[in-house]
Amino acid sequence: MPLSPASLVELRSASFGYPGRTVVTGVDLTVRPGEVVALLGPNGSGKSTLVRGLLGLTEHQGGEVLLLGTPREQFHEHTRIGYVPQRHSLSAAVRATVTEIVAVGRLPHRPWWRPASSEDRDVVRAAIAAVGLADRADEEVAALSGGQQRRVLIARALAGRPDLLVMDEPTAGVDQVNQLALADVLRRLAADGTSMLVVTHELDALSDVVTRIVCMDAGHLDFDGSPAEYREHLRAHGSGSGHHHDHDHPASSPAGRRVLGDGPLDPAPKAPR
Ligand SMILES: Nc1ncnc2c1ncn2[C@@H]1O[C@H](COP(=O)(O)OP(=O)(O)OP(=O)(O)O)[C@@H](O)[C@H]1O
Repeated sequence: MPLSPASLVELRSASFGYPGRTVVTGVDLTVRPGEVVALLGPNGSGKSTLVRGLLGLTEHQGGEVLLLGTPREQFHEHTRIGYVPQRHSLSAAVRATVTEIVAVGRLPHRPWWRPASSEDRDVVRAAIAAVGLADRADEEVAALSGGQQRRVLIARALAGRPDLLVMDEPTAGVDQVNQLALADVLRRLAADGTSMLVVTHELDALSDVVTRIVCMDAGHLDFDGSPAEYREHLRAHGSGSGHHHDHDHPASSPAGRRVLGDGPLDPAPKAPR
């Protein structure tokens, strides 16, 4: 078992984007073991570009990216960072059971010719249980709802036994019952000590899980602190200034417009900086 690194992700003045276009600039961010970091920000501010960038899925255009202490270009232990992409569900054409899909998460852990060991099977079973789908393990994924499929994808990432789970809006686009179920899953994972970086618009649902909040606006980070500091930050800026990072999805939060149960959070137009 590798030693636990001091940081899971370390970005120093990092920039990411697409060919001919820089979207995220000069980001400094460290995610440490045990942290559950929520990444907030308006639509198009660059959240997905950032998380995909640290995974090597968008262009790294400047600064440094360290994963578990290793520069990203030299980092090859890809299963140590699990990724659940945005708005991803499984195609209706996929004819596979929950267990079969989740077992895919174990594949990088063994040579292709070696059959699954009993340990592999135990890890898969535990991952399915962790997302609350133990009773659906033998069902075809096509029979599950979108929110349940999202949980299957989280389980697939967990089956890789990652040091860090990166999730891009895990609760978006699913109904409220499934949002609550997903929040429960994240709560359980956090209680088990799983480190997470979660892009979200539904901070309310995760308020008791998150240990740190990072806000992105127009491609740069403009807040990084504890939930208590975030509340203070919102108070200091006041809802009147529109310094509210979630205003693009006012209706998507099941608990209305509160954030962390305590903020003056009626969305208002964004103030010029
Ligand atoms: N493949 C791409 N090629 C070029 N530009 C892109 C590409 N994907 C995204 N962008 C642009 O990058 C900017 C940031 O998008 P990104 O998806 O990172 O924002 P976001 O904060 O995750 O938004 P959302 O909350 O809507 O998911 C947007 O202007 C978007 O148009």
